[in-house]
Amino acid sequence: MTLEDLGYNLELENYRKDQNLDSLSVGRVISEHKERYIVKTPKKEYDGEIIGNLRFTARNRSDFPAVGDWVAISEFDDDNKVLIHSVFPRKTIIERQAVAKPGEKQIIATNIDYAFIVQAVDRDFNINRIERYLTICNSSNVKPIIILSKIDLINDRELSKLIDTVQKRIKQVLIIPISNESREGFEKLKENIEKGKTYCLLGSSGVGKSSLLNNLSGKQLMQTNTISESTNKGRNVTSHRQLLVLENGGILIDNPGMREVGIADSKDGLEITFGEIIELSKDCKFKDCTHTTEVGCAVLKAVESGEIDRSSYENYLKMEREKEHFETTVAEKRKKDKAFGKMIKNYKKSNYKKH
Ligand SMILES: Nc1nc2c(ncn2[C@@H]2O[C@H](COP(=O)(O)OP(=O)(O)OP(=O)(O)O)[C@@H](O)[C@H]2O)c(=O)[nH]1
Ligand SMILES: [Zn+2]
Repeated sequence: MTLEDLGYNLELENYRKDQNLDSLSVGRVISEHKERYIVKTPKKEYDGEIIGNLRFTARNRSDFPAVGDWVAISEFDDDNKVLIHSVFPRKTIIERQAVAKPGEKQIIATNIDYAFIVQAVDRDFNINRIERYLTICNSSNVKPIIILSKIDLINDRELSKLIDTVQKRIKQVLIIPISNESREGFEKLKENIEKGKTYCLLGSSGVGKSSLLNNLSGKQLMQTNTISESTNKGRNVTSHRQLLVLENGGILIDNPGMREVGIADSKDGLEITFGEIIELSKDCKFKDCTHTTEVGCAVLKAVESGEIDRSSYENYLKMEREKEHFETTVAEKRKKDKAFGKMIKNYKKSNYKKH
């Protein structure tokens, strides 16, 4: 194994030279838990600790290492320990609102090139959710690839209809349909995984992310993928590896925080209530219910009965508008394309009429 296998590249090496970090080694953070870091190098996996200076000069949490980071390290007293001296500049950052501290961002993972947005094609299929994850990708400069999972649950005709629907609304994003059961689609998926590039999985609970990970690695990683980590008190704890090198050379980041991105990522800290609304909306009479005036709207009913806080509900509607704003922003990038601009205008017009 080389550093390149972990995703290292010329840009990072140039930075290392510029910063005169030649006397230190380089590693990548593959796990983080309460300021304990596992740093991987071609040689081994180390138990990393940050040097005092890094701690004292840190302005906020973001200056601390995160999963995916490249760090300059020196070996510590015994073989398995290293000191982390500095964090290399991050190419991309996936972050969310810190749960405990509203308004503050919490880094989930860094230096991710591609995100697989996983969405199951069963009855939970939700194109808005794909767009929400797309928003995260766009705002963090991570390239999206849409994975439609569980295709064994529908027939070919239903699938091509679904793909059409997604592609019509979300243009220029690769869609790969797969089944973790039949393994259909895995050839195409593997073809699209580049050596030395870092990937992550985005998607709600139950869409098949763990199954996908296991299938990609060819191992039952989710059960067995633990590392022993010694704590300050000399106790050993096990934690999950959060960065994996796949067979065909891609690197995959999968940590607990990543699984919460997008679902709990609300500007107002009302994430739990939003989750409830999203859950409830599955019971609305109309699939395309806007939860504003419809008869048989489960959300409105819950607002009226007080089950859902009215202001939370209003915030949810705001989130929906945010999404529309995002669509418009994406559209603006293509302003030069007159035909497209015209289409958006019509879209807005028809939308305006609806309300
Ligand atoms: N039919 C079918 N079921 C699948 C497929 N992929 C996953 N499942 C099932 O869906 C359920 C959830 O799969 P997971 O892989 O645990 O989903 P996850 O996204 O990792 O869920 P979280 O760990 O909660 O985030 C399990 O019962 C899987 O067996 C698929 O392609 N087809
Ligand atoms: Zn509704």
